[in-house]
Amino acid sequence: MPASAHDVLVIGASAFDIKTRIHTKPESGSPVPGVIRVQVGGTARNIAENLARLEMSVALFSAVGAHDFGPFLIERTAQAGVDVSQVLVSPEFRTGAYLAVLNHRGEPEWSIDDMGVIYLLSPAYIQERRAWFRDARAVIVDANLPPVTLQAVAELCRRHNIMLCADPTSTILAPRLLPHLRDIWIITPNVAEAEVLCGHPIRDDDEAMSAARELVARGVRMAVITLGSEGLVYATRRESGRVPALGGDVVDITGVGDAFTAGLVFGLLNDFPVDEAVRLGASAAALTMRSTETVAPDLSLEQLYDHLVL
Ligand SMILES: Nc1ncnc2c1ncn2[C@@H]1O[C@H](COP(=O)(O)OP(=O)(O)OP(=O)(O)O)[C@@H](O)[C@H]1O
Ligand SMILES: O=c1[nH]cc([C@@H]2O[C@H](CO)[C@@H](O)[C@H]2O)c(=O)[nH]1
Repeated sequence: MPASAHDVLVIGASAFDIKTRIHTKPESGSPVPGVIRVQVGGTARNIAENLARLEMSVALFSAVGAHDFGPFLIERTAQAGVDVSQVLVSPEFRTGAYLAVLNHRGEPEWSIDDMGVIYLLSPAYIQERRAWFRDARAVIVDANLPPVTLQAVAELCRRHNIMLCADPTSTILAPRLLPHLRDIWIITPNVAEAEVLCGHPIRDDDEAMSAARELVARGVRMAVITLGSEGLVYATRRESGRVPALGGDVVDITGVGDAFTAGLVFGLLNDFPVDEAVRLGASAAALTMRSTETVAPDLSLEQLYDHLVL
């Protein structure tokens, strides 16, 4: 299979997000009025779209169903500038989906994932595309990937000495990253995911900082623990720091973590110092929380720099 040279390969889920907002809780099976939005999502796909909007050359390795919203999802992703040529389109599987009920602060009260199609991304799928890894400067995975596939990606990144960035995606999926901490260069858990990774509670900023350092001691080169409206803490082998969240109205929090990861990787690949790369991530996250969409449609380099607070 001929490979194309891209700066970044993003490997993991594509999904459609069904987000609902209700003003009164349903008491019985009867419907209550609310707002229902169907949008493009999936952690890896979101990160790839954010990176393309930041003018990075990026390819998505993912899988969708053929007979539902899958082809639409791929088309929208391609329109944003992502190379989608390697996305599998399966006639047998449903496209991944994420259903969230958001509260008045735009945060999920509860959510459901249906990501079975991801099992098509087997180690064989990765091996067939190993030539794509040769020219990549960074590979980003989400933890939707099956454990054996994460293993195959980690091995290829180690062999080619490629920056491997991992998004833990959810508390249920985060433990899949534990066997690979030594191969992961950058990990970006939120507090709940960091608690699962570290195996103990994180009660305040200081404990979050200790947890970031703990992840570095266990093998990652950089750990960023995002703290929602409190911002984030980060640690590398040489430095550590805290960055406050940027202000602004929160419309919908979905996808802020994915935007953060994209902004951070963009910064590091463009040789920004660690502290500034982290702030670029926070800037991308702030732009995203102001949009009803999972990926801010107006994200651009200009917007990113405009919102950057140094
Ligand atoms: N309510 C908020 N107000 C301001 N900034 C926020 C808020 N929530 C998140 N952010 C920004 O987004 C970053 C990532 O947020 P968070 O810790 O919620 O990630 P996450 O849980 O991975 O997100 P998601 O899973 O919804 O994509 C934070 O470090 C902060 O910069
Ligand atoms: O298990 C999963 N839940 C949610 C997501 C995605 O997270 C995104 C928000 O960060 C959202 O787009 C959803 O599809 C996923 O990829 N896997």
